[in-house]
Amino acid sequence: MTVTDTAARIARGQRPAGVRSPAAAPALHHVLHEHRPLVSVRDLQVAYGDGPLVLDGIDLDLHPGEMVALLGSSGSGKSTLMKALTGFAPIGAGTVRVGVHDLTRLHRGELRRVRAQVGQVFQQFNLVGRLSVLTNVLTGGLHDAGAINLAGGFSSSHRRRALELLDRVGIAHKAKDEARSLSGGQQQRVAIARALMQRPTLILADEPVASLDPKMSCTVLELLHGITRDEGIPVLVSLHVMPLALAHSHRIVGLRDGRVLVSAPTAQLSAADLEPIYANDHESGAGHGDDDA
Ligand SMILES: Nc1ncnc2c1ncn2[C@@H]1O[C@H](COP(=O)(O)OP(=O)(O)OP(=O)(O)O)[C@@H](O)[C@H]1O
Repeated sequence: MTVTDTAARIARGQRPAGVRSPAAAPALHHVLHEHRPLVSVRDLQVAYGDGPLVLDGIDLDLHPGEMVALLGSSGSGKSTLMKALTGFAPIGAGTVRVGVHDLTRLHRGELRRVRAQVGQVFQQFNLVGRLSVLTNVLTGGLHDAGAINLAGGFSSSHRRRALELLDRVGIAHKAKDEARSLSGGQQQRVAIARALMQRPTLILADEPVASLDPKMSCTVLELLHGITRDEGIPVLVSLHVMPLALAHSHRIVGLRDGRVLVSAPTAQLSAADLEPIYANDHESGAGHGDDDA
């Protein structure tokens, strides 16, 4: 069991393997130190221009080894919260700590370096369609200057890693194909491989399955879950379908009108507990997954 595994067990509220009684815990203080959340948001307020607050007093922690599902009606602030975690939202008050950095205090250059450590996955995949699948994955390592050799190509070690990642997401046989020739689910898996190419410390997935059929939605979420489990990388994933959140997360955070309404381990939640997130929401009709899950 690695330190990351151990931190993940602690994050899930489990006792680390080999620790039989609380008396043994002090010896693990270094591990507990690692148990500190990777992301810590406190009392976050965001407003666009002179508009109303779209996030109002948000607290959020993301620990190593946990996949957190973000639920909420359309306009509740999910994407804005994701943007705040990469310093792209107009933060009015509060703190957003990622690793040792408080994003609200960083200069642009420092912010760019933090962003390079955050792998992002979007609903529309954001691949370059006419480039090969392999090249799309390789672009995930572009922030690392060593990835490109003097001849203008990618180094062989980066190509090897990109192929390994494509293998991991089950799509290595498509490496030479144009990205635009792939199905939506395949493209999303390429996008995940590209995010992993960054060697991210955190993955943000903003509605990554909104364009996918139910079976492929599960495949993609299981893939993200496996990354959290095997490598300890925390994943924050926004979802519109409540059953998917209940099936594929360690914890659920529910937003309503820019505030946290629910925040609890998924194992302690039922669909009924999540209903208030969508109460009187006639616009999106989201959450239940009757039609789309
Ligand atoms: N760039 C912007 N300028 C002004 N208002 C914005 C901007 N981006 C988002 N908003 C507003 O902020 C609020 C929250 O939007 P946000 O996109 O974060 O919600 P969401 O929960 O992600 O919605 P959806 O599920 O529809 O994607 C909405 O009222 C939206 O209109």
